[in-house]
Amino acid sequence: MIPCPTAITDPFDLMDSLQLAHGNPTNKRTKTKLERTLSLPNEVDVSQCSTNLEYLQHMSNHLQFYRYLTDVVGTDSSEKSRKEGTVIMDLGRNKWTQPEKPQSSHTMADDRSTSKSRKHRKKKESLEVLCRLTPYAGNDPAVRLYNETTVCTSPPSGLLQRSGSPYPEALYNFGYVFDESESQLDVFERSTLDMIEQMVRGKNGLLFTYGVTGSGKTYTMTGMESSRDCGILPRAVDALFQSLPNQMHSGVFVPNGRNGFDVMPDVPVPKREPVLETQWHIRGSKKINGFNDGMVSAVFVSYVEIYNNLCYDLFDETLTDDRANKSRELRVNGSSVYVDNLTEIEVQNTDEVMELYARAQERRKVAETLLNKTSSRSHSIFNIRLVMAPWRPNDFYPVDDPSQIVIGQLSMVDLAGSERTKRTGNNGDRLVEAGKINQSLMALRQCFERIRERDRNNAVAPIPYRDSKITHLFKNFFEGSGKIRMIVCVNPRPGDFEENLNVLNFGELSQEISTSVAPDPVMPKLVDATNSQFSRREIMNWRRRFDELVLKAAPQPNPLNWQPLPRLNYADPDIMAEQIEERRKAIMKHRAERQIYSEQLGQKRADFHERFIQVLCQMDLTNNRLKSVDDENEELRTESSRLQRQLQQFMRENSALKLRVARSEIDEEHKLRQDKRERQRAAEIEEECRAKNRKIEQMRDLFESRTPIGTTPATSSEAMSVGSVARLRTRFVAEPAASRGGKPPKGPTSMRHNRAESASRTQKSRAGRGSGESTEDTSGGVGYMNTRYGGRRSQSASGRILAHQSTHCIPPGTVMRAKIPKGAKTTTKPEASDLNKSRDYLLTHQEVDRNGVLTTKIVKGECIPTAGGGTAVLFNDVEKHTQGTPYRAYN
Ligand SMILES: Nc1ncnc2c1ncn2[C@@H]1O[C@H](COP(=O)(O)OP(=O)(O)OP(=O)(O)O)[C@@H](O)[C@H]1O
Repeated sequence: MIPCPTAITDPFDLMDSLQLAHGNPTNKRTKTKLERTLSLPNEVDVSQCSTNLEYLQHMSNHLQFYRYLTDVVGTDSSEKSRKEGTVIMDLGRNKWTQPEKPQSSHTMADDRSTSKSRKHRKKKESLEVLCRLTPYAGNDPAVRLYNETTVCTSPPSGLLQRSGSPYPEALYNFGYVFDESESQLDVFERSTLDMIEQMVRGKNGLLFTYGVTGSGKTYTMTGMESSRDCGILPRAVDALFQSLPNQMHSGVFVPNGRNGFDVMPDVPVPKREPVLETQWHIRGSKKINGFNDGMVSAVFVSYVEIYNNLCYDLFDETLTDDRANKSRELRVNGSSVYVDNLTEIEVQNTDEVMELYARAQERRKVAETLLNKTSSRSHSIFNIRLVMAPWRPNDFYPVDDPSQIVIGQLSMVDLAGSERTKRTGNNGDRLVEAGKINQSLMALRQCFERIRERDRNNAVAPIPYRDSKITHLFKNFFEGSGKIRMIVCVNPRPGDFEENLNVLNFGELSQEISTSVAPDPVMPKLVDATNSQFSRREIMNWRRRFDELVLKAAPQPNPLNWQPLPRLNYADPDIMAEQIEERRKAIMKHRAERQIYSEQLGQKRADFHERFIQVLCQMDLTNNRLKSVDDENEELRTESSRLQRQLQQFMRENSALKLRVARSEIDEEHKLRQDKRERQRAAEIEEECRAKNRKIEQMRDLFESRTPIGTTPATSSEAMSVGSVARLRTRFVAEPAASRGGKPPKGPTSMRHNRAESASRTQKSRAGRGSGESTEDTSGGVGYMNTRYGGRRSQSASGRILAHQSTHCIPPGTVMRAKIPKGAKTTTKPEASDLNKSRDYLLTHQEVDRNGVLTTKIVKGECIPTAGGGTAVLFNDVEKHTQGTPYRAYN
């Protein structure tokens, strides 16, 4: 956006007019004229101007408007009346706009009344603790991410507690847990960005890192130099500078030595305007919007070291390694504690801060230990103080009233790590340092413990803040003068496990501490008329650019060298006449020269106009481009952070899935092993069964005397058993035959079921069916019809027998043959009508095995008519004739 000058021939006026305020309500005439002019139809949409010529045309319209304004408000050259009216040209939007009304409307009186009522209901907030896990390359992390807010400890195998029992797995909860997938930017945004927002609103914040040595505290707080790896501190500074639109030149605000600031009256802007833009580019650096536009500000930094429980000023150029007599005392001013005589340096941009920081870092006590190559041997506190004050009416200069100054502070503390001497192997100075570090950390723990107790029991117990410099310095924070946040850093290596347990316990318990929420600072009353569409930063940049332009186009010294004419000699009229003639000639010459000079001047003015218009056009174009680039950037940034979040989510899900897969693989393996065992067991049982079956088969063979003809039992006991079983069988078979009046068989035979036996069984079965009693097959063979079919037996069927034989039936060479009754119909392909007409059915079936043994089976059945009009065959007997050689085994 470009401001409108009151007279375009004077670039300095143009610059001055940048600061003019619009809308003096008392000057009604001016206001009405302006408003009417603002609605003049001279607005052309810049985006539609395709050529430079169109731009020039468009801009000349605006220049006419300038002239008009010069008539309306700029004719009065007095400073006061010129400052009564301002018109703002928004070239980005190509509109003449009226500045908006000031946003801040609440007054000090309002604030006082609200602060009074606030006193009665002090809100409390808990100390927020975040946890960050250092990347660990090993396979046995002793601490790992459980979920977004929880870590889980896995004790290293073999590690025992003092009691002798192994450490249990445990979960620790925090506000948020960063794992290795989360970048420095993520950590900054989650842990610090809101604290900077608080700072620009005049509030205080304390952020500190806590953990075992080598757990990544310094990496988190400071990081590396690269844009990707830089830590919280440079990002915080960068975000702050990006968010300050009205930063003052240095020397306006000065520290007063009592932890406060004064305003120096009318400090001129230095000839060489400080460069506000920074070269230190942090990718993805954030800008905090909403800074109070009615305030001007200045940024001060200081850097304190607490080494062996003594405070040192790290910005003190004379600080050397031995630190003799260089320690600073802590002073108390009201409720705040500060380091006496601390160097506070006013800074203009991130580059400057990082330069100072790097130089001070060289003075900080850092040493190599077994656990960390660059181990911090001291606690360091980097303070950023933002000093703000409302500006004077129509002037970018703070009001000279210390009571209107608002200070926001952010302290970033990199605590030295706790360490166990037996692990670090420290001695000498390192040992003393370690002792002091552990002592001060213990003091911090004790203070927290006391505060927790006090909160729990609602008691007013003294807190030992003074036991250590670090707790004493931040006493006011613990008493509720600002937000406190702690980042617990944890290195998951197994060697740190026991120390990490202490850290995690302390971190988790610290969340129970609650401090009073700091009241909002009493904001000064802002001067309404000073509201501007432009920030001081923008104005400073334009001023510099116009300076360059004006220096180039600065008018040359007046080339007309007017020599004073000699005095007229009134005494002598002749001489006087000559003198008059000379004067006339000189005046004529001078007029001619003046004419030439005026023409030259006119030409230069025209040139200047043209260049000025070009510059405006260029600025307009650049502005538009910048705006669209800004928009694109913003979109990309939003998209990128969305993708980052998505990626993190995926990574978390991925690790959770990996865990689940690992667990199910273990389960699966377990099941497979169990399955294998069961299969083995089943195979064993099957084998046992088979052995038993073989035995049963042997027993059955013995029982049925299957000893082949011509073979003799191998042993006498076998012979005896064969004999006795054969006897038993003869008796068993003979008895029922005798009881039926039949003849007992003559002895063991290869034909297991002879025709007579089968006939008797058939008769018996029929008799049984006829009498309705159930009949049992004592020989265990098949051949008894199910009694259910008895009633359905075909009565109409004739007594014919249907003998069904295969086409290629081999005549059996057996002595005993199956007797097919006379009148039986022999067929190779029985028809349904054949079956219908038959009472019995005989099927002859032959098989020859590998040994050449021919078995002829005659399967017998009854033909039973079915309900559907067909015929079913109910098989009830089989006769088997086997013919083998004496040398081969046969069944
Ligand atoms: N998140 C991380 N990503 C990559 N490297 C890391 C990370 N955290 C720590 N490191 C590396 O681990 C090493 C030790 O870290 P650092 O010096 O920050 O530990 P520390 O906690 O400050 O130790 P001490 O208390 O001894 O000063 C450094 O080389 C650092 O670069």
